[in-house]
Amino acid sequence: MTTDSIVRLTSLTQGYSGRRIIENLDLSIKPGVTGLLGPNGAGKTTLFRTLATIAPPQSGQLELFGSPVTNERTARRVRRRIGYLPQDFGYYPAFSIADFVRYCAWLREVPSKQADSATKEALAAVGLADRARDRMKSLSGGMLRRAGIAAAIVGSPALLLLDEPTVGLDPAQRLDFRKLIRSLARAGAAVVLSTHLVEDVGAACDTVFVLSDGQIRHSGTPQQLAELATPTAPGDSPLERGYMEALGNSRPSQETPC
Ligand SMILES: Nc1ncnc2c1ncn2[C@@H]1O[C@H](COP(=O)(O)OP(=O)(O)OP(=O)(O)O)[C@@H](O)[C@H]1O
Repeated sequence: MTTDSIVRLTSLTQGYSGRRIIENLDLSIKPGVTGLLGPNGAGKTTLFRTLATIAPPQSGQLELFGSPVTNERTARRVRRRIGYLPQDFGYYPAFSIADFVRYCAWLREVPSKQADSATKEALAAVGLADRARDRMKSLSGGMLRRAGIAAAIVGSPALLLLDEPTVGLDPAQRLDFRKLIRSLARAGAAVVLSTHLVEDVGAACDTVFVLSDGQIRHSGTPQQLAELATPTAPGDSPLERGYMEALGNSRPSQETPC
């Protein structure tokens, strides 16, 4: 493995109850901002849960920070260095935002002497410093998402996994979010975000992977993705057209509604 890879997956197969969602996937992630694009059901969340060491690989190898993660003991050792914002995250409704973020700091084993300052820093980074005492149950969708981002970044994890972090953020907050992740990456973190918003990828990512049916269809810079665009590909920008081209110029597959 190259010395600066924070994540390395080799021949990953992952799925649920005998159904394979990801098969034989190789992936390497370095510090910087990496975007993960893909249609609904592509396997992005499944991949994130694997990287966050929540779902052990069905087969294949996961290496984080240069060490193989092979069992619960090795997973626990790396978890404190990982910040994870799931698409839907749980919280105690009666907690204040500060309680929630401090609790996540405790889960990540941020030393107790640093927990208060780390919490304040994380809340300030997402613009919630003056709402620290608001109850979680009282938050708007965008504020809840920002509280989740604060919980993911508290204690400055070296690997930050953000599953659709900009859902519900207004345009100004999305700009602030991009600035935030770029500054975390400049400080040495590997930030991985899954999103359906190609403009977030174009504006904030150094590298982009396009995932479809559990396979990487494209990896490179956003510029390289945009260069895949053909005049006939659907889309309103070169990046959207490049993305559609990477998917095989097809409409994303739809999950069957119930
Ligand atoms: N807990 C589960 N049990 C069974 N199947 C699951 C489970 N979670 C996800 N799946 C299935 O795995 C596939 C990939 O889902 P996943 O959530 O990883 O996709 P995604 O790319 O994150 O999608 P989206 O963009 O809609 O969030 C889907 O077909 C989904 O139905």
